[in-house]
Amino acid sequence: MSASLLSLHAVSKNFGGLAVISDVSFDVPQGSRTALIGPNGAGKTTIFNLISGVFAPSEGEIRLEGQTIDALPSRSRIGLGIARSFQNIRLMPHLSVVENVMLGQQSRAGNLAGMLTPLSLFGRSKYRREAEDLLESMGLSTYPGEVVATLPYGIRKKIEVVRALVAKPKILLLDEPAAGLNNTETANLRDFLMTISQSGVTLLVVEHDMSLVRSLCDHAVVLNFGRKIYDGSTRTVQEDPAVLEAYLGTRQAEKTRNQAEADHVA
Ligand SMILES: Nc1ncnc2c1ncn2[C@@H]1O[C@H](COP(=O)(O)OP(=O)(O)OP(=O)(O)O)[C@@H](O)[C@H]1O
Repeated sequence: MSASLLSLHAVSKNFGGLAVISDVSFDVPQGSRTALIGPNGAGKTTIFNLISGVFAPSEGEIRLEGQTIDALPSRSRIGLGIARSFQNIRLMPHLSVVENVMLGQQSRAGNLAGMLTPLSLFGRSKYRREAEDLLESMGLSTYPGEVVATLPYGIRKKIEVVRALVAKPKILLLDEPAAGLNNTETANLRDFLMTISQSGVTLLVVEHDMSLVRSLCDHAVVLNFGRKIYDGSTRTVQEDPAVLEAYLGTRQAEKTRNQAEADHVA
């Protein structure tokens, strides 16, 4: 496996007396498409919040390219190459596609005013050109001037991802990118994410749709009740006894295993 881009070392997070993440360690290999999965409440979003700097770990350490990032604010982490796109689309519906993508440039422009001033003074600023070029390179050039609210949900999801890409991330954290999409839109999004991966961006994806996880991701980390229960290939994740038990409960997991063995014998 290739070198680790991002790594968690014995990370724990407590809220009050409640241990939400307990002693979790894993590597996200450079160039990988890693899935972070687990039942509801397992701690996936909390891990994203720890990586992106919303919270600090109670214990342990998070490293990007070997450097500890725990003391850095979110903005500095974006500058270092960690970008995030959220489960619920947080686009500005009444702005155009290009303007929404330009909002993702804030971290590089210094502040919002610094980015919007050249926009209003010169119309087609450097930031606008970059946003347009990025949209075109991602196959979304027919949408730049359109108001986001008028676009299909599947397209809006892609624009959300493109907005995260303007920061030129090394790693992109995607929180349930396929939520609310139909099968065709999900397949389309998968190809889109694959293109982003092939451009050299490492992906860390929280996703409940296991067929998307299997077809997109090469590596999976599974959490249950804030603990890591699996770390390996996506090919074998759904056969793992601990994973089956976490998702289905012990009795159902046994039944599924027995059925799989019976099918194997037959
Ligand atoms: N700020 C907080 N304060 C207290 N408890 C929290 C906080 N954030 C999350 N939790 C708790 O931590 C646990 C893990 O939540 P988290 O949202 O990380 O899970 P998840 O795996 O992302 O779940 P889902 O798949 O439902 O989105 C839950 O029990 C949740 O209630």
